[in-house]
Amino acid sequence: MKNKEKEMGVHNIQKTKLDDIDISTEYDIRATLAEGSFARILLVRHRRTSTKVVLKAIHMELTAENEFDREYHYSYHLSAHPNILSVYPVAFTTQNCFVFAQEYAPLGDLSGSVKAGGLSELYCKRIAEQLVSAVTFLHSLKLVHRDLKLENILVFAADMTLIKLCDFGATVREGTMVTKHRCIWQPFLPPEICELVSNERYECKLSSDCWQLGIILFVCLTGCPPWQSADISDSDYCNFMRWQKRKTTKVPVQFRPFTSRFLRMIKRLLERKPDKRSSATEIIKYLRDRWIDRKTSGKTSSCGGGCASSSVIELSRRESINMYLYQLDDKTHLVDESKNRLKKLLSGYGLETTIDQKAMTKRVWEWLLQCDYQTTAKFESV
Ligand SMILES: Nc1ncnc2c1ncn2[C@@H]1O[C@H](COP(=O)(O)OP(=O)(O)OP(=O)(O)O)[C@@H](O)[C@H]1O
Repeated sequence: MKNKEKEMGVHNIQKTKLDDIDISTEYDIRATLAEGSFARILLVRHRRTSTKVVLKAIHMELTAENEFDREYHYSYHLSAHPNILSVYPVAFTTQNCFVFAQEYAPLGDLSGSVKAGGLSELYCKRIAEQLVSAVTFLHSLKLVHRDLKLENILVFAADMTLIKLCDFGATVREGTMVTKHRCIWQPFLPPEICELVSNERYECKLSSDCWQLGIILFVCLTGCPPWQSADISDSDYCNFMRWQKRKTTKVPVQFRPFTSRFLRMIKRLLERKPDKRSSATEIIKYLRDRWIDRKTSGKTSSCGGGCASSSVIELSRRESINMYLYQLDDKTHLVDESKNRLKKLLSGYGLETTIDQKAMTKRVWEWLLQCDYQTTAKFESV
């Protein structure tokens, strides 16, 4: 099939015919893997075939049918790619949920693997290469993922030789007018989206995914994001911007462990103007270069560490992560109502809610704070 036809096919979202089934007669529910604000991820065994699969159950009261159709359509059509989660031709409704089946990722998502101080350079490059492949595939079909973050990258091998992108709930065709996605991960948002007022509509661009790829690589290498928010009220972001615009030659402290080649790549991915930002494929050009500078990584860690002169800046970064934790606490009430409805629904199946996604996220961030005290011995081993 020619590219153009392929592209048209993927945008032709069909209404999915959904039979209503009783989940517990067909599936044996083994565990709740995660619970977001809108969906629950269940590990189940299909009774008839004895196959282990994952069901994503999206609450009907919180998601319109056409939104479910879009997520399922894209998830299913994109899953032919080796670095995109496989989704099966199984979709149905239960009492109050839209459900579809997908393959099980035994090692969970990447946020569980990226520990304080980050992953080794080798692992980060493996992740980069596979992510670029998945995102380039999406972009070749003129689709924008819009929610690239560690939680949406599933791990199939502990040495990162196989990772897969998931969650196409926010995916739309390039150029679609949208409002800001209900994403709590402010550090991953590009500046053009950060600066929008609530409910302001904007035109979706592929370049927002490229920004998020840059942030993901930074978090994988260091264990924490470069700033809390890409706007001028954030001093870490301001320092970066001043350096990027050549108003200072001082490399921002969180970028000091990197080589000039990596800095060149990340500067272009984190370009403020979306139209000037580099494409995902450009990352490939840098995969053979060294990313961590052995000389500087020992002296200063992007997450703090030994450099006394940077302690003031590090303190402000710590504060910004603390602020983020505070915001998480503060936002909990926003999702409470939807969560309660979800709980009510799930209790209909005799399921109790045991995983609190927000509490888990908060724990991860609290733990990331510890990286301020970590040295970067791991860099030596690359
Ligand atoms: N197939 C899978 N195998 C193992 N774990 C999974 C799978 N799918 C999802 N998960 C886990 O569930 C989490 C949430 O999944 P997903 O992003 O699809 O749900 P969501 O409700 O759209 O999330 P969000 O809160 O971002 O809207 C993932 O971050 C991952 O930890």
